Amino acid sequence: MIPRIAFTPGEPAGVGPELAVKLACSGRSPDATRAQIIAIADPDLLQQEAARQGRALQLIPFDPEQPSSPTPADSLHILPVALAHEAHPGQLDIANGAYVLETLQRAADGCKARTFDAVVTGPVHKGVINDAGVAFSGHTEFFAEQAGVEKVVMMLAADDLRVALATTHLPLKDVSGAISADSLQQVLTILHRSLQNQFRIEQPRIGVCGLNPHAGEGGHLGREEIEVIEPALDTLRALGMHLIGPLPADTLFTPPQLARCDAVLAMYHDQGLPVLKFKGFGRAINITLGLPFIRTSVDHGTALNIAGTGIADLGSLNAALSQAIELVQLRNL
Ligand SMILES: NC(=O)c1ccc[n+]([C@@H]2O[C@H](COP(=O)([O-])OP(=O)(O)OC[C@H]3O[C@@H](n4cnc5c(N)ncnc54)[C@H](O)[C@@H]3O)[C@@H](O)[C@H]2O)c1
Ligand SMILES: N[C@H](C(=O)O)[C@H](O)COP(=O)(O)O
Repeated sequence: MIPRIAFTPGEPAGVGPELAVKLACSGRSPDATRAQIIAIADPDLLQQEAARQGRALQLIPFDPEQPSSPTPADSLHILPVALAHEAHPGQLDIANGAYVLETLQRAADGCKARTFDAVVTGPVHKGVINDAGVAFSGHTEFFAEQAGVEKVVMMLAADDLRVALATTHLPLKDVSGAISADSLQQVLTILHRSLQNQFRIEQPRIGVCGLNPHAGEGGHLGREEIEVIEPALDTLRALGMHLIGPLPADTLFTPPQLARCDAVLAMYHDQGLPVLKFKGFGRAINITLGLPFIRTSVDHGTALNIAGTGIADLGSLNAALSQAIELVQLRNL
């Protein structure tokens, strides 16, 4: 079976188009040569980028009625979506916000209809989509809404480190209020089941960070650990989950503690992701757990500062593609 992977290059003024062309024409990993990769993007945008790189790129119209076949070298299958305005590297244009959302919408629709086996996303610029008038906090939340699921979990992985988040894209001042015993139980249940079902870890060991410095220092530096986190963990332990903590984040993210864990649950974005990105930026992946379809992504953003220079690194996109293909294969076993 040849996996059909939808690929959204994301923000047209960022490094996404460059990565798409490199994926087709230069640095594709061996795994990706065994998949059908369907870019959901503006064909002219990709051809302009190919010309900039001095590459001959073939865009093969995607036909869902045809049996899946691997995308040949120097090619991408294409599901065309037109830009509103020509894109210029490094220059955001709110007129193209709707284009980005349309590419994600087509990917979500295709995954829900099982036309695609998975979606791999390139980086989007959350700010310009909001500036264009659409409330958007990230792919994670967008795909959850499209799939009609109340809760999903963002997890990033680099080498043997997996970091999941109890909360995702929200202001720091709102984090404490967003963490309840119920929400933690939902997040940990999704994480536990995904580690079992998608990553084939029979009895996952999950390390849980506290929210406050020193996990609240016995209530002297905050009470969320005592009032919310510990009761949630106790309830889940009674159901058989192997949960470690809550531990102070600066203790949990040390090698001896990490050796005891298959994954870490951080309470908020910048508690967990700096550690993960310090370890593996450029080869890490982002995966949404709890969706009815497979979605992986790059570990980086739009990199507007280097767009158009030709130096964007393909490592994380290749890793995200390989992970998506592996998850499709495991699902189909
Ligand atoms: N997957 C996603 O959609 C995603 C992920 C992270 C950030 N973002 C968004 O991207 C925008 C910019 O975020 P940022 O500037 O904080 O982070 P960024 O990842 O875009 O850039 C951080 C640094 O890493 C470099 N970099 C990023 N990707 C690279 C690559 N492939 N090769 C070489 N160097 C690379 C950049 O040049 C920059 O110096 C924000 O709007 C943010 O929300 C999107
Ligand atoms: N939180 C992610 C990161 O820092 O890499 C990033 O913003 C992407 O999130 P989505 O996959 O939800 O767009």
